[in-house]
Amino acid sequence: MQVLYDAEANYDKLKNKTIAVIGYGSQGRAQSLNMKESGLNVIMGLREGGASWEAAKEDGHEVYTIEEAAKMADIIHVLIPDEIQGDVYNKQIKQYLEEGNTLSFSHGYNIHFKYIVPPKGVNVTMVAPKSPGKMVRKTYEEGFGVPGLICIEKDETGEAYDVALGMAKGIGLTRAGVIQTTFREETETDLFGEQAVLCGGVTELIKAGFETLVEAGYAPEMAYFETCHELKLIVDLIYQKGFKNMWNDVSNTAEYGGLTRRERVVTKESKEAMKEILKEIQDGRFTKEFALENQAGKPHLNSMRRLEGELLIETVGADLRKKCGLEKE
Ligand SMILES: NC(=O)C1=CN([C@@H]2O[C@H](COP(=O)(O)OP(=O)(O)OC[C@H]3O[C@@H](n4cnc5c(N)ncnc54)[C@H](OP(=O)(O)O)[C@@H]3O)[C@@H](O)[C@H]2O)C=CC1
Ligand SMILES: CC[C@](O)(C(C)=O)C(=O)O
Ligand SMILES: [Mg+2]
Ligand SMILES: [Mg+2]
Repeated sequence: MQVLYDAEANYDKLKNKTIAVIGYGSQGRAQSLNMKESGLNVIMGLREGGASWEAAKEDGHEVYTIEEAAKMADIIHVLIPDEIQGDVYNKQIKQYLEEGNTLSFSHGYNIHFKYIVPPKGVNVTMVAPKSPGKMVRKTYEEGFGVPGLICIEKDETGEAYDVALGMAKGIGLTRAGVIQTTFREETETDLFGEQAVLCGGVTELIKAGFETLVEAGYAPEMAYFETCHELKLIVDLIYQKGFKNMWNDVSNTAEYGGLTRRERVVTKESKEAMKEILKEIQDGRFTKEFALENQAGKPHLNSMRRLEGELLIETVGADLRKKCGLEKE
């Protein structure tokens, strides 16, 4: 598989184009600031009265309403929450799209599951950082970047690939490596990754480890250092040098114990569950469930958020992070 780096990307097809970034949250802030500092013509499309409006102005952006920005731009890059994109697109963007414009996303959810159906004559592209927004910005400021994906759903002008790759370069993604894929693949793998491994899987693993130690009588602070804080330090080794070098850096005791015990923790049943989770994503069951949850006003998500905030690991962790200056009050 070809991985694209800075040398393969340029800004030629973006020079005379205006990019309207819709949304100034996790990805919107990071991507718009990176693209602007890379020399691209970026404006913001935001809702008046929201917190983002003032924040974007303070960061030096030209800020317009979503409708104004959509009208002015050649490229409309939609970076608001997935569950509201369809509604905002239908009410505030669709009518301003012109032939030759590009509608761009950082996740394929709404295009792949057809909550958004763009008109003929409009390119449909994706530039998806494989990273939380904060790290998109931080790594860019450090002179590096995070990896990403680009996808071309519709190329009506013959320029869609160059536009998407140029944006990826502007965001800093080609510094770390960019892969071209499809909206379907990005959507399914991204949803799977965040549910089974990156967000869902990891928090459950940490929680189970923490609770096992606390229930056995060990101090919660010690359990936190062992099962949560040190996880980042171990993952950093894997991130930098792979499994083999991580095993090399930890003790032989850890290596032997880890290799002989890990399949008792993440079992064959866990892998079967992962396969079932992937199926629910592929056949649209997850998307339907999430749509119903949103229509009902997110009751289940809100109650899970409350319960998550009440976990002992959260209160102990917040206290420890504050004491050592990791988390500001
Ligand atoms: N979070 C991440 O790190 C990643 C996200 N993505 C994708 O990027 C996209 C954006 O996600 P993310 O950055 O998390 O989004 P956020 O939740 O951070 O988006 C917040 C922004 O959306 C605006 N917004 C919220 N509701 C509305 C509304 N009804 N009308 C207009 N504006 C609204 C907010 O404005 P206000 O301040 O006015 O409320 C704010 O500017 C999604 O497609 C997501 O899947 C992809 C990779 C990683
Ligand atoms: C892992 C979660 C993510 O997919 C991301 C940061 O890449 C998201 O949707 O936020
Ligand atoms: Mg992701
Ligand atoms: Mg995601």
